[in-house]
Amino acid sequence: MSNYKEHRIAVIGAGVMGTNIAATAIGHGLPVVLVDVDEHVVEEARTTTLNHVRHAQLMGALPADRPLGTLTTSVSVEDAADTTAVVEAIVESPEVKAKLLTELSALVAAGTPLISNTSGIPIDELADWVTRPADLLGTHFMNPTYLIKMVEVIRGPRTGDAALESVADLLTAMGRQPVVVRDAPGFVTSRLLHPMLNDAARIVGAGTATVEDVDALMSGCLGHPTGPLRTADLIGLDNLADSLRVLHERTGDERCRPCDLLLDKVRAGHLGRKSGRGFYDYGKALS
Ligand SMILES: NC(=O)c1ccc[n+]([C@@H]2O[C@H](COP(=O)([O-])OP(=O)(O)OC[C@H]3O[C@@H](n4cnc5c(N)ncnc54)[C@H](O)[C@@H]3O)[C@@H](O)[C@H]2O)c1
Repeated sequence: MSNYKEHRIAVIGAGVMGTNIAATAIGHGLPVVLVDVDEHVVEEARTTTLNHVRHAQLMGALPADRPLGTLTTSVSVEDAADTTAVVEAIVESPEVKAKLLTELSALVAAGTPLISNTSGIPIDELADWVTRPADLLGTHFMNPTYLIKMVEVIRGPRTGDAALESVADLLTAMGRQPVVVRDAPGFVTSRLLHPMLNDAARIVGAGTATVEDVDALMSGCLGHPTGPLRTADLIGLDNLADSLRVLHERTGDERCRPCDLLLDKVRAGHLGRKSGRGFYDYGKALS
């Protein structure tokens, strides 16, 4: 049985997913060090994370019998050194992730799992950048992390049993339910979801239907919980475009080439909920 008191994690990247993952961990009693390179992001990160915790509490998604874990925010990756696992949740760029993982690999003790929250970069590609590939694996936490219990866990060909077991124990301590899959671009969930979101945007761009009608049809006829374009806004349109590029470059699947409407929105700074406007207008930036 997992003991939450044995875990102390660092989360690198305090954007949409970093704050979600941190909130889920502290909500289950685990101490978290949350790091970002951007000072402004770090300043906001505590409030955003605690807002997620409050939302999770209101939804009854946290255990009532555990005190909240402590939250430490920092601009220095060095503060991840003394932790039992490190979750990387920075931008979906293979180059930027490779640089960070090399740095982390030199920083943490051997046997400390290095976890990438990539949406689709194969774990074995990232494993080339760490000194101990056996310690590296992927966890594809969903958004909002504290409400979606299931987590796709990606075992790379070089991931070791010890890292896998240790991360399964960590996820259980965080109240999550792991499902382990093999390594591939986009794994299971992004490989299925992201081309569909891109197609939804393409349909709007072609003038076939409005944003609202695409979402209404996908939700009313096909049971999608929010509609694909609301989901795209929740993910962040910059992150969606980056993830699609990763998929397109590695699979050659033309459905994964980011469509013009999506790229136009990213260029205009309309990134979805996090910027206050994407396919929908939210009036202000929402976490
Ligand atoms: N947004 C989603 O719904 C979602 C869901 C599952 C997985 N993911 C994946 O999670 C990861 C994070 O996505 P996000 O949506 O939170 O992105 P985001 O753009 O909201 O946040 C990324 C953060 O990383 C920071 N950063 C960049 N380089 C850094 C570095 N070297 N060290 C520390 N911080 C750094 C940025 O300042 C930014 O605050 C990506 O790999 C993404 O594909 C996203």
